[in-house]
Amino acid sequence: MRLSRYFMPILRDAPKEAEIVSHRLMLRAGMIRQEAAGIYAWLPLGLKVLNNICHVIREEQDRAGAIELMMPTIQLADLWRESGRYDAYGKEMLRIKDRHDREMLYGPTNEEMITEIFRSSVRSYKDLPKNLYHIQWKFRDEVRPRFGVMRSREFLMKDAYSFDLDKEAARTSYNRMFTAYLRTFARLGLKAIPMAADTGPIGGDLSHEFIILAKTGESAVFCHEDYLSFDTPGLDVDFDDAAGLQAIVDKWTSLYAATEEMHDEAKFAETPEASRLSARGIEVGHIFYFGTKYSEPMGAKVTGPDGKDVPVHMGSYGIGPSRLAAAIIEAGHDDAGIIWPDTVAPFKVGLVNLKPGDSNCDAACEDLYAKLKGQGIDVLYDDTDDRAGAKFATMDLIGLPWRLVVGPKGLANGVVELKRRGPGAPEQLSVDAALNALT
Ligand SMILES: Nc1ncnc2c1ncn2[C@@H]1O[C@H](COS(=O)(=O)NC(=O)[C@@H](N)CS)[C@@H](O)[C@H]1O
Repeated sequence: MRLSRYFMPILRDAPKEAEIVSHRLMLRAGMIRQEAAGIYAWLPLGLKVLNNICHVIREEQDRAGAIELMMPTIQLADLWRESGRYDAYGKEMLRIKDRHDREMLYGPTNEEMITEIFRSSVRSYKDLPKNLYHIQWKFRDEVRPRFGVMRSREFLMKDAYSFDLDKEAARTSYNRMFTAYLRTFARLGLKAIPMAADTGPIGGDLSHEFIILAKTGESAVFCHEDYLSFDTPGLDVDFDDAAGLQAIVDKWTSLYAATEEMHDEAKFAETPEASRLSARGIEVGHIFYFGTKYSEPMGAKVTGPDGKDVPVHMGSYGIGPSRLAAAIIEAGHDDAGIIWPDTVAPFKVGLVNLKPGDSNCDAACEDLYAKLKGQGIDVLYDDTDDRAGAKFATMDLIGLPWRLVVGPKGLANGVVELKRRGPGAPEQLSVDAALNALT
């Protein structure tokens, strides 16, 4: 993409209302723009990051056997009356009426709707287990949206829902998602720790939040620091091996870890003092087992092997892709700006022409741009006539993994400059060596 043709409204200074670093940097990098309290437009650079995050989430959900569909954002109030949550949900629910005065709502979550979809067609235990998911916008009328997209009112969520014949089978579905979450957050360059959590309005009696440690995290968390050095499950994990999955979950819940709601000082004291970690955390995922809480009142049942009808056992599994865009910045930035993991970066290379209009520089940049694109590498080519300092500052701010600089002096010596984002000095390389380093 040529920067002269792109749309990336960089801000020199962050608006004063931006309290945390990810909010400041996302505004300054032209990733998002607030349209109303807690409601954001995702500008091109931000949308590329969001799509990259969703790509990783999708791959790991599919690997774990979940099947993607897409449910609407607008739901009928009557559906929520079936589960009894319509009134219970409270002020966070955005309630609306259509032209026929029908009571509707902007979905804050989809347990009722997915249960309705399931019950409309699944009748036999032979069709189980099932895990259906979508990645869809949600609305929760947070009383105090803040920290940019970290706690917004309209936000993107991956929400998956599992259906099983009984609690034991549902536990395996839960463990599949638990394992998929460990892999997902590791691929996003994050150290996420599963913590026993409160189940809140979703319900149930088994729940874990996946927390990443960050100075600006909203919640206080307490855990054994060994979690930070645990290896996450590899590509060889067998999602059909119930015992193996349980062993992974047992390992990842073997040491103390709790959010402030669940924290037990006495229990924490059993952890050797040198290993006790108290920190701030950001909840990037939350999974629940809630049995027949929705299937019972909504009549989602299957005929079991004994010929008797039983309500299915369910769980739901959420990840916040839009929150993750901010959380990844909280976990990876420096004074110059964002440092994206390669899996999430909006472009892999920032190509900087120090002297647009100079025939050698233009020719070298066009050649590099064409060759990198030809190798499927996403390049942002700064072909503008901004000053060199401003160009470098922009590339650091938006956090691309590589910066490739072409200038007249370097070319005269047969070299271009290649730098990895983060600490470390730039290298002077031949064009071919630079291409090899990037492909
Ligand atoms: N206001 C918000 N802004 C941004 N992300 C949010 C917000 N509220 C929740 N999330 C994200 O959405 C994830 C799931 O939300 S949740 O309430 O915990 N879980 C559910 O809604 C269940 N239905 C899971 S399918 C959270 O872990 C968080 O990452």
